[in-house]
Amino acid sequence: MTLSPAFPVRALRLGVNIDHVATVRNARGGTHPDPVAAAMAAVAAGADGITAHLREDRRHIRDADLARLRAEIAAPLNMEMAATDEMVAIALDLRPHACCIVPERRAEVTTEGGLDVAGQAAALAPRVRALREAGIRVSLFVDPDPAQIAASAEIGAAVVELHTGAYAEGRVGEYERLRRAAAQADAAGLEVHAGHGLTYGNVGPIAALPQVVELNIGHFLIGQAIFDGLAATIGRMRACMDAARNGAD
Ligand SMILES: CC(=O)[C@@H](O)[C@H](O)COP(=O)(O)O
Ligand SMILES: NCC(=O)COP(=O)(O)O
Repeated sequence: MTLSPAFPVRALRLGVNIDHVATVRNARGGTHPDPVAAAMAAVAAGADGITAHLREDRRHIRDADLARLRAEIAAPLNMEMAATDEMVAIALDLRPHACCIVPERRAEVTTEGGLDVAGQAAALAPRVRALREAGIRVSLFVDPDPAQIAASAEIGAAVVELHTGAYAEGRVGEYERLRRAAAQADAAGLEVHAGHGLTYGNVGPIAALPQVVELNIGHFLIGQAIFDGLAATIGRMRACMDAARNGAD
């Protein structure tokens, strides 16, 4: 896919989500594999940042993991979290580089949809403000829906992360929605990120969207690392992203 020559080619960052290293660790209740060691290996392999989702039920990442990530990893930390008082307090204490606010449903297997920013603007706005005032970059994880993008800009988010889950599942028309949403968000002054369900096979068209400057990828990378190792897996994902970004895909 070739980028429009009128649009400047922006750098595309890879944030590696290490949640599912913690999922495997927690299966035995011990300390191996260590998500912080995985984060270190990911950065050494070329990750531009680390993403970790502190779910309310602590099913994978735990509070102590975040504290260690903050203390031991030099790369920017993107803390994914629900918009609750508990999570905002943790973030204000931890001071990660960024917080990505996501919807959470206790019974879900994974994040099913985007945040309803338009419907919950009154509750979200003060939390976004508190995080911003602490110097934390606030991102909202939203579906590629014009009303959600507009509301994200209105309540003062710096970033939207477009939920690519429906695209990854092959839903018809979803790529076009993402394409339009990225352009709308960029025009509204929001930085544009994307993620969820991305793999070697589907990352190209998302990496080619010129407004997107960061992809957050986790489940596929950690799963594929079982076969190829984390460094080779991250290296190949980077190559897929770069090829698409530079029009060689
Ligand atoms: C919001 C998001 O997409 C990530 O947090 C990712 O989903 C992490 O994995 P789980 O959804 O399985 O917790
Ligand atoms: N915000 C998306 C993310 O961090 C990773 O999602 P996935 O690649 O684990 O589906």
